[in-house]
Amino acid sequence: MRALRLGTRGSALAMAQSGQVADALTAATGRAVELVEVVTAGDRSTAPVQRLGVGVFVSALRDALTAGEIDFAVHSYKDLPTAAHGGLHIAAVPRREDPRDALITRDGRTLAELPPGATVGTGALRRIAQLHALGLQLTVTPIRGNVDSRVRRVLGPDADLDAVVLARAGLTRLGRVGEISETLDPMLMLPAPAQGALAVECRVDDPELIELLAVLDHAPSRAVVTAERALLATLEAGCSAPVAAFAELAEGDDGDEIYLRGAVVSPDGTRDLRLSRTGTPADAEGIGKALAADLLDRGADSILGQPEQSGPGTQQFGSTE
Ligand SMILES: NCc1[nH]cc(CCC(=O)O)c1CC(=O)O
Repeated sequence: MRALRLGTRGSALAMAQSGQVADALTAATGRAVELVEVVTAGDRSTAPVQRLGVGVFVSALRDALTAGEIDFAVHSYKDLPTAAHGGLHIAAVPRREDPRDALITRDGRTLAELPPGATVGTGALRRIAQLHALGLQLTVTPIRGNVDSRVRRVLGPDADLDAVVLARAGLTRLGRVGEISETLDPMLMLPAPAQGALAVECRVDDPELIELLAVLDHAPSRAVVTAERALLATLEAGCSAPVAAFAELAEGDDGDEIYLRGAVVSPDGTRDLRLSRTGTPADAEGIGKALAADLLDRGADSILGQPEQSGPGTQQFGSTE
């Protein structure tokens, strides 16, 4: 049988997560998987991610998939636009990595130990907003680039920042957890919806592959991610302000229970709305929608503001990261 073609971006993180999924699929099914590199507009551009929209990292992979140049693709789930993509199907959500954000500092200091005026780099509006909301007089500096270049801003020979905030999952996948100074408590820094999760996507008209990829699916991870993404989809309505969401699965008295927390924070951190809801995993989507409605009732839309006048390609996915 021919090898399955797994399309991937060429970044170290994308190669690592695609390689891990390829190995897991081969181990579970015996099928050979070949990695096919796809260059995306996001990899070529140096513009701020907020301007481009995170979808730039995804669309080239989806185009290659639709065109039949590759058989399936692995995405960081949080980078996927919330709108469904016609003709494509998320065949598996593998077991999620730790969804929390991580702080890397030059001298191992924690967030609470950073002095007033310390410089903290991050690209995501969601993280910028929550850092400001802590009221620690941190100087938050927008940065972008791949994981390695962001870590070098703190630990490299030409370091120019005191700290950076990154997803813990990315560092884990790159074998760099040892560089983390503090894993941030979601009480302080609620992660992005679906952070730490992967989406394994193929064509709807490829039922054999859909069936094969199902071995990689981890139902509890899919349930929590579904709740978080439903919250985001309901809130986003074209705006580009920070939305954070984190769902956990816990054992309740009457079976499993999802506990979903959501936050909407103004970019300067002065308005910080946090609410939570619980429900059953079977109703993951309903919990997300209901929590979004609660947040809107409490004024989330005035924090989120008007939809930005955005350039081509940013409308559908100008959301959180
Ligand atoms: N924003 C970019 C991005 N997209 C996915 C990850 C890795 C973590 C994940 O898989 O959720 C990262 C890096 C980061 O946020 O530090």
